[in-house]
Amino acid sequence: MSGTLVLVRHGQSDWNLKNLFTGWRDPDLTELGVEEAKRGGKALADYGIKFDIAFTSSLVRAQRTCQLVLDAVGQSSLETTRDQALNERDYGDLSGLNKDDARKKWGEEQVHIWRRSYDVPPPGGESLRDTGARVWPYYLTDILPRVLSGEKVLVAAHGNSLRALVMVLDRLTKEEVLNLNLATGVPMVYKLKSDSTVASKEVLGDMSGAH
Ligand SMILES: O=C(O)[C@H](O)COP(=O)(O)O
Repeated sequence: MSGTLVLVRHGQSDWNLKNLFTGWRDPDLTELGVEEAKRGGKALADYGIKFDIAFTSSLVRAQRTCQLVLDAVGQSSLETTRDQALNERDYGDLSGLNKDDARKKWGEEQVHIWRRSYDVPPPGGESLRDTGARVWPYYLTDILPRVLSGEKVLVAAHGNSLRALVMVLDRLTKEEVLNLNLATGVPMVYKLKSDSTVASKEVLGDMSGAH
């Protein structure tokens, strides 16, 4: 058995609440988002984990979530690395548009393909594969070695940068990843084997409402 990798999607952001495509734009958490991050942190405190290092993106909603989780587990000053490799997928021309307006303009099916498919990018933005092309190397060079050395590692990031990681960890196909939705503030605890495959996965909360 090797180390532990905990993935958590940031709590609800102001633009999640307004139902806007966000991508690399940088809104803060809402009050509910703060609560969700605290709840996720409390679940990890109850689980009894102490982290060795935390990773987050260059965007404030993930950074605040990371800090709220660390506060909840009593590790407010833990070493934290920020990198834009973990940023949300770039939503390109959709950034700032209302998701329901986009469905009216381009149709439900097309918007679902842009949001959830593996390799169809939104106009001017990144597909999940493009997002993975920056998330996966960063995971291999900066995150995985820490886990394989037996450490407990927190990653607080975004819906689609984490979908790229979960796709690999859970060995999902391009078809299966279409149905992968991650809830805000719900920690996923992976224990990895020394060959970097998954020994166990526990979800500390309810993923069923994710969309
Ligand atoms: O960037 C965004 O709009 C959200 O963080 C994720 O959006 P999605 O669930 O539409 O991919």
